[in-house]
Amino acid sequence: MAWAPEGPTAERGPAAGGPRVLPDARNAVSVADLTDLADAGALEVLRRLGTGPRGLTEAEAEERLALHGENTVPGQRPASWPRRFLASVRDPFTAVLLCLGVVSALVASWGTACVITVLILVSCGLRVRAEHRADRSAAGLRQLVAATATVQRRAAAGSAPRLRELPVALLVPGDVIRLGPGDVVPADVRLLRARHLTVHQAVLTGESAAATKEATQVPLTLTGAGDFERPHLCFQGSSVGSGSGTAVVTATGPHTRFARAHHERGAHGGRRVSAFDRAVNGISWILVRFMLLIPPLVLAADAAVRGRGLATLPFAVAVAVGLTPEMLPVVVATVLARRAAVLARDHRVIVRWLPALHNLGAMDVLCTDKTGTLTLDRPVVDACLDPAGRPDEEVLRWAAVNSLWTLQLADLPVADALDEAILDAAGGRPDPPAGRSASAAPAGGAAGSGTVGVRAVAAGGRENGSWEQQRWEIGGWEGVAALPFDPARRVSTAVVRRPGRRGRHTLVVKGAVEDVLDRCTRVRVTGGGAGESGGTPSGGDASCAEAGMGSGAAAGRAGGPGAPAAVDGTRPLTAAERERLSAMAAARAEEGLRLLAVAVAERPARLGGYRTADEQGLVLAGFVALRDTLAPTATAALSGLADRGITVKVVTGDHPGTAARVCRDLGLDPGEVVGAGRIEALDDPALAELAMRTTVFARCTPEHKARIVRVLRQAGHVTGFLGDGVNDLPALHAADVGICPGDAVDVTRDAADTVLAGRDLTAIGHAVAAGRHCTGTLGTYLRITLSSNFGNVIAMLAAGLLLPFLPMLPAQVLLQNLCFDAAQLAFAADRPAPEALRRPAVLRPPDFLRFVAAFGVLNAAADLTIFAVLVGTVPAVHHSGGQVAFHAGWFTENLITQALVMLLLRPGRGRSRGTPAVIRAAAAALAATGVLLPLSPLAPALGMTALPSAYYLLLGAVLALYAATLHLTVRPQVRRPARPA
Ligand SMILES: Nc1ncnc2c1ncn2[C@@H]1O[C@H](COP(=O)(O)OP(=O)(O)OP(=O)(O)O)[C@@H](O)[C@H]1O
Repeated sequence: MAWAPEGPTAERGPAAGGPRVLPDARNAVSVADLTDLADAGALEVLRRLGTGPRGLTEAEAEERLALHGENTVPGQRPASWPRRFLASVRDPFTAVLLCLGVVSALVASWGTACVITVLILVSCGLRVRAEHRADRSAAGLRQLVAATATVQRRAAAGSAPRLRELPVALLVPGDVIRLGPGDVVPADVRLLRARHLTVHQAVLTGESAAATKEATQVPLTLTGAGDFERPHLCFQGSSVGSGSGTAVVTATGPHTRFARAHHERGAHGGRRVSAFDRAVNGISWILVRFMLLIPPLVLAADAAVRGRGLATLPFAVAVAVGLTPEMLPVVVATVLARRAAVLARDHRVIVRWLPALHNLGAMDVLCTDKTGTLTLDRPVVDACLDPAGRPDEEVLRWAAVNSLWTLQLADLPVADALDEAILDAAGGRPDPPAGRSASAAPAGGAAGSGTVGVRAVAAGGRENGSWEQQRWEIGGWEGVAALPFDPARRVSTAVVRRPGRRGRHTLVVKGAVEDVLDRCTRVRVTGGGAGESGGTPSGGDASCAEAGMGSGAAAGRAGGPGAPAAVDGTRPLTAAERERLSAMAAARAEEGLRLLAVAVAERPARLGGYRTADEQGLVLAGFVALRDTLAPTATAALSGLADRGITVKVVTGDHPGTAARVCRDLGLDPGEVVGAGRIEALDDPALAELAMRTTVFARCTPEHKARIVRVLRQAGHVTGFLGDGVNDLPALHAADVGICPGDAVDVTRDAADTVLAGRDLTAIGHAVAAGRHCTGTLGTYLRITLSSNFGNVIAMLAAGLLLPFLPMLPAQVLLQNLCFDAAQLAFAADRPAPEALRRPAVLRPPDFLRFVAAFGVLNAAADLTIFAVLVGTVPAVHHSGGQVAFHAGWFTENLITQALVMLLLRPGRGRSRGTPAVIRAAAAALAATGVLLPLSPLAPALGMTALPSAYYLLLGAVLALYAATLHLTVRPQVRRPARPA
């Protein structure tokens, strides 16, 4: 250990303390100094960074912040406008438009080339603006749930260090920070002190196994080892799996490894794709192929039928362009940003990655952990039992010894809720009033009957997030070492010794019943039960009673004020006894209690560190039962999700009995609970099949949780995961959409796409509805645009072949396309049908394209009827004057049919589904443009003219027929609720 902090006090406070000072070069460390610190010893690093073990003063930190800038990853800053513009041009449709524009320019069709350029500029400009706004709102939302770091700073040079929770952006080189389970490493750091610290560096190395880190003073020279393998260095972006550490920040902002890797990969490297994006990509590539096919097809057909040559190319290009849904990215960005803002404002749900809304909308299975999500994770000790099942305070005493010393020695910034509850119960609260409720009163008299050997001298640490201030005194015990809890091992161990009693160490282990029993060979005997007095947990040279466990004399020596029960000794843990104990634990679990087993062992004192392999040959001391409270909104949330067609699965590390009981209490039928053993025995397809039939998985390790999510996804389910702890991290990463409560640990919040800022679980239902809303709206936009465009393309291809002249000039085709696109922007404000919100919203390319094709044919039929009407009503259609009128007529008809389609192909009915005013206005404006443009002074420039009034009468009749046909044939399909996913 390099140093011991001088008892820093903790506070959570605003980002900046004291007045802002200008940078002073004397105190500031330059970036160049930070580059070669990897191999320096801890003291050398501190010296070169101009800091010390007590951390920087606030003034020094201010200066450094001004010098080095904020600790943010450059690639995660909003992209510049030109960069965004270039990115939008890379979109497949835009790329095809560009190609078609170049082709038009090559054949000197300048009009077409100009209109295509305008189209590209308008759609990219609008897209950039919409995406900029969406990113800004997403960044604002992310800020609301941004991670903080525990930093040690001093008010002035002579003051004592204080622990502060600061936004990670304000960290500077030289800051001394604390790391604990669930923390994201906020910058590149050099460890000064570490206790059983493991970090996950997958984000940097791709390696999923946790790496052990140690504060080696003189770094080991690992030949060939990269920096990531050096035990004394931790890097920004990695996450703390277990243990704790104190470290000095060596690099921030653009100088961290993470920032550099991010830069090398490019801002969009490794970007995730949502379910909606996948579907749209599928549709897009079919359309792009179609677009590329149209010009050669038109040219070939025209050459064969009409004998025309390259002169038709601009028209062919315009027809191909007409197929493009240019405004899709604009509408997507606007819809997502708008919904995310509404969710944040009305339901306190923060969507950190906007496309996650699509996944929320498509989600049909939600896996959730139990503790901290369905329950509040504020357990209280309910009972303490000896192995015979009798109330026994002594067990609480040992559990508290374990909790206290694992917290103290592992230097955890925040206590685990179970440890907190145990320390609370053992902390000497006043006797409870008679008749208090079972949940508050420990059945064994454990919590309320005075101290049981653990005494709180000064409380207050828990409120400000640190146990540093909390000075607990354990009657006579001193901590030697700790192996903190980890969710794969499911136990925690404190090694303690009694002052003055040299040569002996006592291991105190607590954890999940099965896991502790697996490590026990003997059982403690209390209250006159027959036992082999002096039975030893290991080595046969010391007994439990000798260790102080339960013997009145021992407790007296220890100075603990409790009144321990008598212990007669220990006896071997037979198979029958193990079964009895497991059944006893299961019975308690079925009451909804969380049960921890507590065991001890005496060992000869040793100098070297303790390892998990030492957690063997223990004596079972008894059980501590804790009662957790159900989250008040959990029942409503679960039934709301079921109503929305989402299957909920509980995937927990807890006991099967506890999990099943919690489900029953929440109105969820647990069915047969599947345990870890069965999960491990099955291959992926079998597990997927079982997972679909199972509601509750218990005793899951973090990897089991992730595997269940993965197999469900592989089986075709859009799977979400709701979790709050470090043990949920792999599953959150594996899920299509990760959700966590606002008070989840940093690393979980960082991994989740959606954060429930409040504790209201029913907000998940609102988030799902918002996702379905987005997908529904965008599906409507796509269906209308593509159907209409496809119909026009067929009609134009047919007319092109049937007529001796072009049915529309290329510029007119493109102008019509531009008008339709502009009107379609109104869909960003659409409301989907209520029935679309009841089922997972999934865009299925085959269904979608089938609809587009069928409707396209109907639309083309209407166009061709008008074409016949025009041939009949426009005089001298075979002369140029007649052709101008023909073009105008078809332009008018096209825009009016598109306006009709905007209104009639929207799903839903009834008053509540009235078309939003903005869509009605856009449709009306589109129709008006179609009618008025040929009558306006612009008409000659656009190659159009006014039409005979007879045409308008016939047009009205054809459109009425078209609307009626749409109403009767296509609209029922549109109204039909989506098939369940
Ligand atoms: N601090 C701790 N010390 C010792 N044992 C613990 C501690 N915390 C949890 N356990 C034991 O390990 C088991 C698994 O814990 P884990 O944190 O993986 O899941 P959980 O909190 O029970 O449930 P969930 O997965 O729903 O969050 C717990 O059921 C409990 O028996």
